[in-house]
Amino acid sequence: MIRIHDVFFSYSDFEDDPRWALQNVSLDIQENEFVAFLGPNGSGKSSLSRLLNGIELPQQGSIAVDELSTEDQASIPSIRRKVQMVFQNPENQQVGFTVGEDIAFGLSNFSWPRESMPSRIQWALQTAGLNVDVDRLVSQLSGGEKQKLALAAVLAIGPEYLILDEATSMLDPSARKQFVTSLAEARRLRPFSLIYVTHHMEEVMAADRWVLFSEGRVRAIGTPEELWRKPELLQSCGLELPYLNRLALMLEQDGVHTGDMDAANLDEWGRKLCKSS
Ligand SMILES: Nc1ncnc2c1ncn2[C@@H]1O[C@H](COP(=O)(O)OP(=O)(O)OP(=O)(O)O)[C@@H](O)[C@H]1O
Repeated sequence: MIRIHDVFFSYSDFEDDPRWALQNVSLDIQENEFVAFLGPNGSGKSSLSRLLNGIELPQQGSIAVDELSTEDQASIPSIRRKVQMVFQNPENQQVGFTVGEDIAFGLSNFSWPRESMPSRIQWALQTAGLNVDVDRLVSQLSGGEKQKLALAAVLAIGPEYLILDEATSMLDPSARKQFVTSLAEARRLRPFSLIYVTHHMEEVMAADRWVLFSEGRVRAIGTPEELWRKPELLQSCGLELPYLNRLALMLEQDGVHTGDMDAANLDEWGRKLCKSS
């Protein structure tokens, strides 16, 4: 479990006048849980993500990953092994010349047995939905393909907690859907906690919980089913409901029963909504 307790964090050094990027944040992330961080630009989602594997440290409060404090320098290698991140800009994370070398680099860092690396690399590429040869030059990949490579590289390592910070920003809508499906499949094969930072609510309808951020504070925590029917709250957190959910709310206002959202099968739910109308 990741335990975030009463965290205050500021990028500024001015002790008398800190501009808090995060204030008063408390949250537990359970093993194998799928948690979505949602909120407008500058609301603190990325800052909290960076605190979770000790890239930054809180000025007040504490963060512990499976009881290991991020403030204990000796625990940082173990925390980094457990908590892997994929950022919005994949180029910051890519170190190999070829696709195969890039994934192998992370595996070597974590002492993966050399003889089983090729099959692991193939598995990771397939799971991340990146259909390219291992000898392909990283510099020749498109932005979306680089994002998939970044995902493949962290999946290969086998994280216990995976943080994706707007990691689908360069993907087209169908690749984005495929990415979400690939992740669900990877978690089915080998469960891990997923912390998914996004502005796209439709990508996280299947999350166990949403955490809504606004101005560095956690405004609400709940299941998607509990929170998506609160348009004023979502709007105040800079979020726009997906079309299907807006349609469902309009139908409900007209007295039509739309049933519970089926996050695992949104298309089917959409068909039911259309029939209800
Ligand atoms: N490197 C930095 N130095 C100084 N201030 C920063 C830095 N990074 C972020 N901030 C500030 O911290 C606050 C929280 O930013 P953060 O990046 O965590 O928000 P976010 O919710 O992830 O936004 P976005 O959706 O745009 O990525 C903002 O006020 C931002 O200006």
